[in-house]
Amino acid sequence: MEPEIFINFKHYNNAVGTNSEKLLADFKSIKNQDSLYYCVAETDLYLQKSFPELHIYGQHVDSNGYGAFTGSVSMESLLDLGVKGSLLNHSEKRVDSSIIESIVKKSKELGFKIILCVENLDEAEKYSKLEPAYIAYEPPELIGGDISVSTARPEIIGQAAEICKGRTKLLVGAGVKTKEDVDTSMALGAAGVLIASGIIKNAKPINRLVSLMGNR
Ligand SMILES: O=C[C@H](O)COP(=O)(O)O
Repeated sequence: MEPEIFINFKHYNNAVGTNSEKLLADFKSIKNQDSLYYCVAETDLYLQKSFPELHIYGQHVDSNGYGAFTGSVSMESLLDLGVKGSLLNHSEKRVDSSIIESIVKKSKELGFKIILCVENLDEAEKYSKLEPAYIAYEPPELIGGDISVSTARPEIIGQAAEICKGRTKLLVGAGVKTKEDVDTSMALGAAGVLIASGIIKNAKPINRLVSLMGNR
């Protein structure tokens, strides 16, 4: 199975606004886009219209639809832009569990894909029962660091995969940088990875992404 690679642009200076557009233009040159997903800043989601061939996803959504909801990011508005999914409950943007439940329920009604981030196995157990499109397991202490989750906590990937089996697909993230990290995660039962700094903070993001994909 081909690994699904979700690249979180976060709010890095070189990945927001016109810089986000430049990165997407670079990434567009990769032929096989089937399993690549670009999670851009909310202000850049309109770029889905300029790059219809790319899977552009959000970094956060709210539970409300259209209406008097100042500052909201509704799934309805993203779908109207052509954006078909989003991260939710990232360690850097945590959400109350009652809100998570209502967003995941609604996402399934709308056909919108939620990548629900969790910080530990208890959360993986609790939230996988909601059957979001994906659970993304990331130990917070490894996020943005040099040691990958597949190096530091390989056993936990297998345990998370066991929890998600039959309910949802598992992504793993934190410190992912190499093809070996991706291969190890896949071998342990993940469907793919969630990666940010390993690509975005690299001097040549496209080269790093291509190398992460290997010959795929
Ligand atoms: O969303 C991505 C994760 O927080 C992982 O970040 P990182 O690849 O910089 O460790």
